[in-house]
Amino acid sequence: MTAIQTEHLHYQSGAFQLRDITVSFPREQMTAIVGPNGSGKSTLLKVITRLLHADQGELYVDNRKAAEFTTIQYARTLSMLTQSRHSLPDLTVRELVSYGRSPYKRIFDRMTSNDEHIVDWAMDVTGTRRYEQRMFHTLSGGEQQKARIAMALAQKTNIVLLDEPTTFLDIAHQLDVMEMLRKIHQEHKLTIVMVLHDLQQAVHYCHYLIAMKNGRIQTTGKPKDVLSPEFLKDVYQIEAKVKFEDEYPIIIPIRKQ
Ligand SMILES: Nc1ncnc2c1ncn2[C@@H]1O[C@H](COP(=O)(O)OP(=O)(O)OP(=O)(O)O)[C@@H](O)[C@H]1O
Repeated sequence: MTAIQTEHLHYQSGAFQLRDITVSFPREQMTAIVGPNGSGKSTLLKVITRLLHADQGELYVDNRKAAEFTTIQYARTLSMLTQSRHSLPDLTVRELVSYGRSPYKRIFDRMTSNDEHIVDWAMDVTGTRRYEQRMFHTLSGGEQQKARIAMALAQKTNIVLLDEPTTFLDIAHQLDVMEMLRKIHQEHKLTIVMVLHDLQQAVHYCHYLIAMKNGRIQTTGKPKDVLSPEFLKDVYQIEAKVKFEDEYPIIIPIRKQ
């Protein structure tokens, strides 16, 4: 069962192209998209969320052509956390998370008790409720990231896309966010797709791996099957050893002479 499927997608912007992207994202699984800087990971997420429009090819969500969804239907099916370098307006955490309810409301509609209940739930599962009245910009990077994830969850979609959810976080907060996502995934059976740069975390936490290079899909598969010295050479042009310790993947770069 697939949540998202693309067939021969092509997208061009300036000199960059997404080329012949045919790939499936398994339903109710955690999928990592990895690959070198500039390989097209964020662009692919944006095409999937319809922020960008492919020149050619087909995109299916829940086995239905994405183009057949209205904007509202799409926003109720799929939410996306963009990269955190984008600034957000001055809001309290609760106000920010409440924005996740927008696809269910017309302009000037008040929040219903059901909306408030969902906002409470999204803050509870992300551990952000204790600072719901704080201004978002006063939170630490890790707290901000959790609040942004809460906003995406408040959208109550079965598919959640996250673009680099752990970038700029220290190792403890990275692991905190990954554990939190794993728990949310297990409890709510969401389809989670993440762009990740930390390959070790991608392999450890995700059920499926999609590697991109130069605007193409280079490799897909079960993370532990995919990660190998050959994969690292092929995708990242690095020489490295791979081992597993207590099931956790470890990449050891080999120094160039
Ligand atoms: N708005 C834009 N205008 C022009 N070029 C862009 C724009 N956004 C992305 N690109 C280019 O498209 C290519 C792919 O970028 P993209 O952000 O999808 O890569 P990425 O794999 O997510 O990279 P990173 O890991 O560095 O975030 C890059 O060469 C980038 O410079």
